[in-house]
Amino acid sequence: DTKIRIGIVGYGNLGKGVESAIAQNDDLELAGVFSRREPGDLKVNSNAPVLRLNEIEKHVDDIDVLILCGGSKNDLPEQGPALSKLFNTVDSFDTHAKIPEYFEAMDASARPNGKTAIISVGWDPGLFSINRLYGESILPEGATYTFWGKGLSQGHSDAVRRIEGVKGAVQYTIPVESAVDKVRNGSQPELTTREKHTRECFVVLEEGADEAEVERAIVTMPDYFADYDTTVNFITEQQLKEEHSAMPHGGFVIRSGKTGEANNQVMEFSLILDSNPEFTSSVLVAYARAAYRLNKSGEAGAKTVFDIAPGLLSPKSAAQLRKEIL
Ligand SMILES: NC(=O)C1=CN([C@@H]2O[C@H](COP(=O)(O)OP(=O)(O)OC[C@H]3O[C@@H](n4cnc5c(N)ncnc54)[C@H](OP(=O)(O)O)[C@@H]3O)[C@@H](O)[C@H]2O)C=CC1
Ligand SMILES: N[C@@H](C[C@H]1CC(C(=O)O)=NO1)C(=O)O
Repeated sequence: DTKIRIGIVGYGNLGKGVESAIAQNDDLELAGVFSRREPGDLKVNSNAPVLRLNEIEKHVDDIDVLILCGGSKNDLPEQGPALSKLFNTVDSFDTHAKIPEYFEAMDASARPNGKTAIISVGWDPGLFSINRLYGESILPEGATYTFWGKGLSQGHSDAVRRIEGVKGAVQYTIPVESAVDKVRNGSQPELTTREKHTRECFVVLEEGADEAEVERAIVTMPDYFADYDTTVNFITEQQLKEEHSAMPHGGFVIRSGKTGEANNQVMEFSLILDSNPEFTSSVLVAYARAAYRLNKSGEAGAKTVFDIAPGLLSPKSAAQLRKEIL
């Protein structure tokens, strides 16, 4: 039977990850890679066509779902609403404070055009969000904590790279050990954002850029760094390439609560990621399958992971799932 035809928008870490994730799923095929750069400038790993993003309208009949792999800071707020008018889309929008407004914008674009747009897919937001929801729904009397890293946050790294004068950058998220210990010993501490994680950036400056100015732009950046203790290190392009090319990450969501007589009921979901982008891309690809099925069943408009029945993620039929893993 026919494969689900996927388009990639934006060929960065996520774009490359989606390309490899599609190759692991027999019911999906890569119909094209769309970029704002010149196709000739991109070295794409598969033999899929590389096309100009500004010509994507020509391909509305060749693509079932677009996976939007742009950055959340600047790309998705503009690309998401523009593309979800024409295509079913899945994206990893992760500026948490802005998710409600992004949802409204995506719904206003997708719904009137009969398109389905699943937003904020990945692990946080995404799988961690689902586990936070399970935790507070199942253990109403309790406390939820989320810890990330130590690892490379792609959203924060992208946000730093967008600053005027920055040539390259990575950002590591570091959990505060004493905070993790308090949570693990079940004392359900009150912790501010600043008490849970610190952030460390490694930045390569453009010629002539001012260190103090770039550092200030980073540490005061709303939604990304302003609520954290952040350190900024300036390094060479060589060092960035040699010492900061790996993108490991991970973390866990923990809900500790009480039920009737029992005082210490704990739910935990954790990730240990060799490659943050490749894992995130694998989540995006499973939700692209769901977007396709939802659209086929007439479910248009914006959705979050909270709205997606888990069975829709699997290539197996509902009957097979009942038989094999229920
Ligand atoms: N929800 C979640 O759990 C997660 C969400 N994310 C989100 O994914 C977003 C994308 O992350 P990531 O893929 O690492 O971002 P990248 O910086 O790798 O890519 C972002 C965009 O920049 C452009 N680009 C990439 N490489 C180059 C280059 N060498 N020269 C010029 N332009 C380039 C591409 O667009 P084009 O091809 O059009 O030029 C690409 O779509 C993050 O901002 C984050 O918000 C990431 C991980 C987890
Ligand atoms: N969206 C994050 C995924 C996780 C990692 C993270 C962080 O380190 O702050 N928050 O959420 C990413 O872009 O990597």
